[in-house]
Order: sequence, then structure tokens, then C-alpha cells
Amino acid sequence: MAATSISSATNKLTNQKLAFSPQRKSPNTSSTHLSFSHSSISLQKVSISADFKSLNPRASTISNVLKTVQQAEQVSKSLDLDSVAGSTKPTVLVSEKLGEAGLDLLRSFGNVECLYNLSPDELCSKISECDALIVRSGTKVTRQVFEAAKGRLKVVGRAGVGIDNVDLQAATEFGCLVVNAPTANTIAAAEHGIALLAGMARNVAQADASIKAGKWLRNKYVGVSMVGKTLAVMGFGKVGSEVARRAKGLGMNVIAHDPYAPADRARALGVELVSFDQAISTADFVSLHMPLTPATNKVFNDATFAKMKKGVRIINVARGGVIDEDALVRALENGTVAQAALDVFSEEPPSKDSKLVQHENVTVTPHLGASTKEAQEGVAVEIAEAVVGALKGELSATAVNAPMVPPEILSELAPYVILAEKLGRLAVQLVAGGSGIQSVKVVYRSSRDPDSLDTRLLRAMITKGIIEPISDAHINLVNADFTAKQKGLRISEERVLIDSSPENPIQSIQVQISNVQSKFASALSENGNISIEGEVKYGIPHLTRVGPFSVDVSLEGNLILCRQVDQPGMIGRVGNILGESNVNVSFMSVGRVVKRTKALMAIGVDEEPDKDTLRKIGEVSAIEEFVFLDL
Ligand SMILES: NC(=O)C1=CN([C@@H]2O[C@H](COP(=O)(O)OP(=O)(O)OC[C@H]3O[C@@H](n4cnc5c(N)ncnc54)[C@H](O)[C@@H]3O)[C@@H](O)[C@H]2O)C=CC1
Ligand SMILES: O=C(O)C(=O)COP(=O)(O)O
Repeated sequence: MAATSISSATNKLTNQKLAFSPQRKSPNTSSTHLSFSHSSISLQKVSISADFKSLNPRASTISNVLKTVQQAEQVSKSLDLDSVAGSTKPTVLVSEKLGEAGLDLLRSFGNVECLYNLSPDELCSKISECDALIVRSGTKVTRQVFEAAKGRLKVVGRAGVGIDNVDLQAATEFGCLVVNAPTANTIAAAEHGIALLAGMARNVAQADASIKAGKWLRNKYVGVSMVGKTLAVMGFGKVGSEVARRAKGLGMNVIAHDPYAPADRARALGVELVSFDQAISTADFVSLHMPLTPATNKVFNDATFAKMKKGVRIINVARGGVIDEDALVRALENGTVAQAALDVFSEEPPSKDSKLVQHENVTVTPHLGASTKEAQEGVAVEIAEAVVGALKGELSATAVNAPMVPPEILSELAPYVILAEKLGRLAVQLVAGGSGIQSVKVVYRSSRDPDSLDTRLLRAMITKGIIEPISDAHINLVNADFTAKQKGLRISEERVLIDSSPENPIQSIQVQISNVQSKFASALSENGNISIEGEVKYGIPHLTRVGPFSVDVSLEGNLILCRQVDQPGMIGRVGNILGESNVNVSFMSVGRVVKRTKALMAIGVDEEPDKDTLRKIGEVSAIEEFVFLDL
């Protein structure tokens, strides 16, 4: 199982050590700048803007780590609350209506000011007197707000799930923790989805308006029945599964599409998990419950509406941005979509003369999904507890932008942090769509005494790598276990004690995903698990094993894995195809189990090859399977 590394860059890279040193730019600013130098990858003086959510998955991993370190520094600084706890009580500004129980809890800890409907300027002029700000979806917490806070604002609490109205990047840069309340409004949102579904099926809103306009239109408002109809739940998470449960009670046949939901959770509710196309082409009603991510942005568009059953009815209680609203108007006009019931819009509030809002077959509500007394009391308590905890400097289970690890541990673990996230990101891409991930095992080989090796950050980064490409969750040290649990993901860890230099905290990290199918069978180890392993070599994370194959490829750029018949000339053939398409190869490594039988080739590429190039690679006769992986 020997591995051969072939790269012109290898020597350069392996001879240079990654230098890493956090430095404060100026003593009177809360923003931290880190310098990072490595001549072969020309990264010097990186100024950080940290935000896990906004990370382009293909952005520099080094800057990810810098962001992580910077976040930890800023957060530990911002949560060093001697100043708050000592002299005066903290001031909490509540800018939107919040349940009384939450307000009471806040009042028991600090000074609470409820100022609703502030203009952006008013918010900016008030914020420098506040240690915490609590908002819902109606307050835009922009970069200007963080700038105007002049370093005093320590925590923003979002009383709800979606945090798209908070500039997370700016929050992190300014050392401000952001927490949300992800569970208390689930039932309310699900009930609102069902209310919209039933109200739409029976034209309740239109009929009500017509009577109030002096009409009595019994023939016009004949509805459709729900019993026996097929409902497709798009996004089978917290809200989606509660909608499914309720729709079953209405006698509906419920199917769901969620590439990452465990099939047994769906089965337990009598729901079949199906492909996207199958869901939308067979459903009479389609209810949207997926997060707004780059993958789901405008996923309902002309092309997808065209695949739907004629006369389909759509409900959206998730986020307006998952629908191309102009395309929905066209689909309503040509009869593909019979009716739509919408609680959320790409712009809120939508313009008064919006064609969509004014369409006679559309029912709208002003983002009321979370608006029940019960949910608002629950959300208020959930967010008040999170904000008070953060102001006391405690770890928060619902923090969305802040790992909390001492800087000295972070700097030692920095390259392993990159490795861990990359391995998670790689492993999840090897899973065949449709097989829900439930069980992940991480094996660390280390000479350190387990008690002196804190792997929480690494586990968090593996979780981040696995979950973030498939959801809008923001994973960090604080919320990783919480989010994994919520998503039904079990992550177990094993430490294998080895005899090596205790200077290196870890020799290797192996990530195994069990009970799933792989889109690249060669990544399966003997026990049928997807298994990949990596090491840090001279500060650079490397992939060192895929299934039973040893390889050695630096985890930068993108990766192509090919399994082929082990024979001469393969490297040249694939290299030529990539070269002809102007795709730069950074590394190549070949591993094999037995000479002249099967080999695995790992190719690092700077650019993403186009479909045609990948097709040509697949057509090389000795190549038995291959996969392109986005690092
Ligand atoms: N209208 C309102 O007032 C409210 C709206 N919401 C919104 O509802 C949505 C769902 O919230 P939760 O259920 O709490 O979140 P969740 O994270 O529990 O569920 C989201 C599900 O979508 C799945 N998913 C990810 N990518 C997908 C894709 N491409 N196709 C299909 N499914 C995909 C995930 O695997 C996950 O299971 C969010 O967008 C949230 O912001 C939530 C509460 C109130
Ligand atoms: O929790 C969410 O994601 C929501 O969309 C609820 O928004 P709201 O707090 O009612 O403005």
C-alpha cells in the first residue's frame, strides 16, 4: 500500500513551515489582524473578516483558521465581562416585541429598554449605550450598527431561527457574539404551514374578502379536498417533520425530499423520502421547509415549476428566497401552479403593487409563522436565557458565530483544525445522495495522554465540514454537538495511543461514516464504512488514506479521485486531459493495494474542471470510477 507523491510543488511546500501569529493591530480597536506567511502559497498579512456562514466553501482554508482563531480571541475578549459584571448592570435593548417572561428574565439581570420601530439611524445612535440587542426578523443589524456600537455591544440575540437580518461577518469582526432561539417556534411555523394549506384549499381568505365586499360567491370558491392528496414536504427538518405529522392526520399521503434527513425518522412518521424531481412531479401540494442556502436559492424556478403536476398548490413558510418570485407569477398565469400561500418573501415587506402578492390565486401573510403567543413566550425565554448566559461569559448552545477555545490551544491545533474541517467536507461529499448520515466515527492517533488532548474543536470542525455544505446551520465549538444532535448525527471519538513525538498533538485523524452508500465505492473500507484519513505534514493538511488506499495529497484547491486498473501511463493520460482544459494540477498521488491490479489516483487541481473534461476522464478505459470533490 505504498503511496507515491508526484508534484513539482511538494518539495517547496514541505520545506516550508507555516508561520502563524495572532497580533493585535491596534490597542484601541476590537478588530484583530493576524499575519500568516507561506511563500509558496503567497498568503501574507491576511486581514480577517470572519463569519462561518458567509464562507465560500472553496475560500482559503487558511483564512478559515485565521477566522476561527480571531473569533476565539475576539469572543473571549468580548465575553470577558468583568466590566459588565463589576460596576454597572448591563443594558439590553429590545428592538421588537418580545414575550413578557423573557423580558422579566432580562430585567432580573440588567437594564432593559424596549424601543420598537427604531429607524436605522435611531438604532445606530442608541446602540453605543447597549451591551446586548435583541431582535426578530424586522430589525436589520447591519455593519453600521456594529460600527456605531463602538465596541460596547457584546451580544445580539435573534429571537427566532433565521439570522439573515444580522450581518454575521460584521458581528464577528467586531467581536460580538450572535445567539438565536432555534427550537421554540417550530410548532408555530408548522401550524401556520397547515393553516395556509387548508385555507388555500378552501379559498378562505378570498371568500372572506368577497363577503366583506358585499358578494356571495358560492360557486366561485369551490375548493379542493386534502384527504388522499399527496403533499411533498421539501426540507424534512424540525418544521417540515411537524408539518408532515399534521398532514398525515388530515389523511394526506406525505412524501418528503431532504437529501440529508435520516430515512428512519421519515419512516417512523409514515413518510417516504424521495428525490427532488419525484417529490415535485407527483405532489398535489408542495410545502417548503428548507433553509435558504446557496443551494436552495431560487430552487423553485421556471425549470422546476415546469416539472410540477399541472394545478399544483404551493405553501412557503420557510424563506422567500427559495422561490424565484417572477417565475412563480408566470407559473400561476399559465396554470401550472393553481394557488400559492406565502408567509415569506424575498423582500419584506413586499412592495404593495407586487404582482405576486396581488395575484387572485395567492394568499399571503406578513411573516407570521412564529407568531403565536405560546411560541413568542417560548422564544423570548429561550433568547433571554441565551443573552444573559452570554453576558455572564458562559458557553452558549445556540451561539452562531463564536468558537470559544483559549488562543494558545487554538494556535497549536490550527493546522489540525483545517484538516478536520476538510476531512468532514470530503467525507460528506463521498456519501451518495439520499442516504441520510447518522453515524460518524473519528479516530485520533496521538502520543498525548487523552486527558491533555482537547478534541472538542476538532470534532466541531469535522461536524462543521459535514453539516455546513448541506444546511444553513452555523457550526462552531459551542453549537457543534447541539446541531449534530438536532440533525440526528452521532459523532463518536476514539483515541489511539501511539509512540511518537509528543510535540505533535496528533499523528492522524480518520473520519468514518457508517451505514451509508458511497458515490465512490473505493472510499469504503473493509467494514463497509466510508473512511478517509489525514495528517498534518510540516503544517499542511494532507489526505493520506481513502478506504484501503494510501495516498498523499495536500488538501488545497479541489480533488479528483479515480480508481483504475494499475497500469503504466495513467497519470500521463489524465494529466493530459486536464492540461488540455487548462486545469492546473497541484498534486498527484497514486496508491494501490496489490501491484498491477487496482490503484487509486488522487489529483489536486487548482481549477474546477468543466463537465466535458470530467466526462473525458471517465471515458479513459482503465478508469473504473472517479469523483470530483470540492474542498
Ligand atoms: N415563517 C416563519 O416565521 C418561520 C420560518 N422558519 C424557516 O423555516 C425553515 C426551516 O426551519 P427548521 O425546520 O427550524 O430548520 P431545520 O434546520 O430543522 O430544517 C431544515 C431542513 O432542510 C434540509 N435541507 C437542507 N438543504 C436542503 C435541500 N437542498 N433540499 C431539501 N432539504 C434541504 C436540512 O437537511 C434540514 O433537515 C428555515 O428556513 C427557517 O428560517 C422557521 C421558523 C419560523
Ligand atoms: O424564526 C424564524 O426564522 C422566523 O422566520 C420567525 O421570524 P420572526 O421572529 O417572527 O420575525
